[in-house]
Amino acid sequence: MAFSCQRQAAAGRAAPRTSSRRVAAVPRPVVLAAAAAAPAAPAPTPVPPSKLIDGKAIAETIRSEIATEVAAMKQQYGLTPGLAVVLVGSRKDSETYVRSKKKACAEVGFDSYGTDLPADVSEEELLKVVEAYNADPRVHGILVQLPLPKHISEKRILDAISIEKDVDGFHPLNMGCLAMRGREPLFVPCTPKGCIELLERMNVPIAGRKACVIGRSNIVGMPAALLLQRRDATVTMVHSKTPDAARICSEADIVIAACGVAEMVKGDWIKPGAVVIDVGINAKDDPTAKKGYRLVGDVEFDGAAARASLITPVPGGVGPMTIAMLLQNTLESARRAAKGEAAPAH
Ligand SMILES: Nc1nc(=O)c2c([nH]1)NC[C@@H]1CN(c3ccc(C(=O)N[C@@H](CCC(=O)O)C(=O)O)cc3)C=[N+]21
Ligand SMILES: [Mg+2]
Repeated sequence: MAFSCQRQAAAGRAAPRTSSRRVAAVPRPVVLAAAAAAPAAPAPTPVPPSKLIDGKAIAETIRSEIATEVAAMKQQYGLTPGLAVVLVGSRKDSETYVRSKKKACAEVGFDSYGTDLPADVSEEELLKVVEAYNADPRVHGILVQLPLPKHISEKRILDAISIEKDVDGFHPLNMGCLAMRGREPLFVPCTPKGCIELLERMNVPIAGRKACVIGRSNIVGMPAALLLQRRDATVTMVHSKTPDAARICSEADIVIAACGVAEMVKGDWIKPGAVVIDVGINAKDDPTAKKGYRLVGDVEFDGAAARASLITPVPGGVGPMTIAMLLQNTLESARRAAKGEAAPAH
C-alpha cells in the first residue's frame, strides 16, 4: 500500500482531522493521527494529486513494458534475462530491498539468482561469488547489495564485477564514460536514471534549465548531475560544505535531493513552480504509525509541495523507479548478449 494513496485518501476526508476521537475510528489513522497530535499547527493544505509524480504508477508501466519485451525475447532468441543478487549479512533494510528486487524479476519473467552470505564472509569468498556470476552465461546482471560490512572493500568488489554485467552502473569504467562527452556508459546507475525517467515521462523540460543536485554520492548525486548535464541543464551541486545551499537551491527549476538527511530541504529552498525529485528514504519516529515510524524523504514534503509544480512523494516516488531501472538495465544486457554484441574495447 503506497503512502501516497493514503495521503490522497486522507486529503479527501477533511472532517476527521480536527478530532482525535474520530481519528481513532478511521481505518488507516497514520497521517490523520499525526496531524491531530499537534492541534496548534494548522493542517497543511492538501497536495493536489496533479502535483504528485506517481513513481509507483510510472514504474508499473515500465515493468509491464519490460514484461512484453521479455516475452518477445524468449520467443525470438529463447533467452531469459537473468539477474544475480548478492546479499552479505542480515541488515533488515537490505533484506527487504533484495526481496523486492527478486520479486520484481519474477513479475517481468526474469530468472533471478541469489547468494546470501554471512556478515563475516571474507573478501576472497565474496570475490569468488562475483567471479562465478561473471562467468555464468545465464546471468546478465550482477548486483551486490550495498552497504557491505566494514571489513570488505566495496571498491575491490565493485571493480570485480564484469562491466558487461554491471547493471548498477557503479564500475569506474561505466562512471567514467558517463562523465565524458562523446562516450556512452554500458549502464547508468538505477536511482539517478529513474529520476531522469520521471522528469521525461512527466514532460519536464531539462535542456536550458537550472538544476540543483543536493548530495554528491557516487550512487546518486554525482551521476544525477552528470545525467542532467548531458541533457543540457545547467547543474549546480551542493553538499554538506556548501555555505549557501538554500539560496542556490532556490534558484533551480529542477531539484534532486539526495543528501540522506531527513527533511533537510525546506519549503523556502524551493523556487515557486520548480520540480522536486526526492531521493531520500528515512525512517522518522511516529508513535501513531503501526511500525512506530514512517518514511520521509530528504525534502520537507508539505512545505516544498506548497511551492513546487511537481514533486515526488516518499515512498511511491523514486524508490520504485530504482527497481524498474534495474530491470531495464538487465534487459538491455540480455539483449546485447542475445545479439552477440561484442563488448566495447576497454
Ligand atoms: N548495489 C545496490 N544497488 C542499489 O540500487 C541499492 C543498494 N545497493 N543498496 C540500497 C539502495 C536503496 N535502493 C532502493 C531500492 C528500492 C526502493 C523502493 O522500492 N522503495 C519504495 C518502498 C519503500 C519502503 O517501503 O521501504 C518506495 O520508495 O516507495 C528503495 C531503495 C536500492 N539501493
Ligand atoms: Mg542502483
